[in-house]
Amino acid sequence: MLPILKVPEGSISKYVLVCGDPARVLKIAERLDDFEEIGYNREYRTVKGHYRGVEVTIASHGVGVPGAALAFEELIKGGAKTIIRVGTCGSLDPNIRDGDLVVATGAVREDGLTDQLVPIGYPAIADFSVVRSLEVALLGVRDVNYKTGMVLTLSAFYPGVLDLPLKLYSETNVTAVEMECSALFVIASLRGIRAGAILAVDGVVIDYNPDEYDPHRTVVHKAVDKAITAALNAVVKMASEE
Ligand SMILES: O=P(O)(O)O[C@H]1O[C@H](CO)[C@@H](O)[C@H]1O
Ligand SMILES: O=c1cc[nH]c(=O)[nH]1
Repeated sequence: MLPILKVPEGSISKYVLVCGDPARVLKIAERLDDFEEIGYNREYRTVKGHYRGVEVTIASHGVGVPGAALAFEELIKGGAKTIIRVGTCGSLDPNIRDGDLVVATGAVREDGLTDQLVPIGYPAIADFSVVRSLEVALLGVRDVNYKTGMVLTLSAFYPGVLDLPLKLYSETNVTAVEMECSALFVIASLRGIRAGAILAVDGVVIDYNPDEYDPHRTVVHKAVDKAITAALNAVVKMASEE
């Protein structure tokens, strides 16, 4: 038994979609041809099913890198070979707005965890074939505006007495901020599996005002739906290329 996910060893599919929110796991699972819940411990809900004949596991990792890293490690231990994060993000690019999507090529490691795993010079990069498959899948999604680029993974969400470095990374052409991709990309690279991410924008946060954060709007739900469609179709494409 994997102790944090509380699922049997060897029960994880080769293809895995992950997200922060356990409720989103069900939202994704409802798109599958069939599914069953195989575990639900803490914030970690895990279901397994099939999409167009490809076995896929959907799992939640909660908010923030330390908890998510546990999930990524156990998913890999359990059999994952390709992990795609289907998440939300704040835009750091004035041209990428609420309801748009971001495909991550890599992540800035402002996460406070991965420097305890490997020196900071080690890059947090998405797998090229996952990025390419997501982009190809997006060609089949209607009414979508997306950008492929770097994201910032930050552990702080609400600022303290220090400012969050959002303007700084916006000025270095980082496209969006979120809270788990760097750990996913570093751990995937260390363990020799593929990873990528597709993220729905829930606000432009260059001049960050956390009081304006509202991921519960229709425009965000619609973008998450598009991200799910692209991620599932990317899985089918990658499986067909094996
Ligand atoms: O929508 P998810 O996948 O949770 O992703 C984003 O949303 C959470 C913040 O509210 C963080 O987990 C961040 O990375
Ligand atoms: O980390 C996150 C996730 C979504 N939106 C944000 O502004 N930040």
